Amino acid sequence: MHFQSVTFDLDGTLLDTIADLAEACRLMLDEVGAPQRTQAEVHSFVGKGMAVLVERCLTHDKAPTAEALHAAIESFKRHYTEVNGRFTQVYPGVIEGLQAWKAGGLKMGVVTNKPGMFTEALLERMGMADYFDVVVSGDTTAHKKPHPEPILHACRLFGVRPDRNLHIGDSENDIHAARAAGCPTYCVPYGYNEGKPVDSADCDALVSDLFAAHRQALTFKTS
Ligand SMILES: O=C(O)COP(=O)(O)O
Ligand SMILES: [Mg+2]
Repeated sequence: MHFQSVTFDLDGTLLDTIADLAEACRLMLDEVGAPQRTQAEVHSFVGKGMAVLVERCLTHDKAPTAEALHAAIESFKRHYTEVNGRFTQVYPGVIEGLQAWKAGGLKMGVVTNKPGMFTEALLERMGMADYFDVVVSGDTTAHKKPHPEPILHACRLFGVRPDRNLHIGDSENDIHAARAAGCPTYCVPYGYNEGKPVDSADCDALVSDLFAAHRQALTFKTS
């Protein structure tokens, strides 16, 4: 196996979190007295972290004021802390995939734009925390994906060169971050990509699930 470590995106790759995110948005919009959003709208708003999700929920003709956004973010934090994990589902192939990577002795990490206060609790609640050597959340480093810094941070903690780390995600934020970090990248087609399908041309492989990703990685060759 070419790879010495693998980093996974969280929302839309390991876990289907959309029902919890939509519920926290619903409670937040109700509390601040703003118009509701459908789950499909929330689905298209996820990807660039909590503040952008809340801002997109509030933006209709014009962007919210800084005060309104601040109050809405505080409300979202409170509600999401309560619902985080309640309706979340592990995608098919994830546990088999994680077991296969682990059996190969690779270092494993999560690199997510979700804030750390939610990431660690969710991984614990879903019984997945023990798989990961490193967790890099949206507020762990100064920049989030699509910036390369979170993936490079994980690689530094692993002690693995970025070209020997495989990043697997569901969105252009993952692809761009991995490319800029110098990591090969695979994509799953089933997650959230801010309202558009992922373009297989942009990643090294489009894989149906994380177990298929492991099989595909066994044959990875640098060109
Ligand atoms: O928090 C988000 O917006 C998306 O999180 P992700 O990076 O795990 O997909
Ligand atoms: Mg994602």
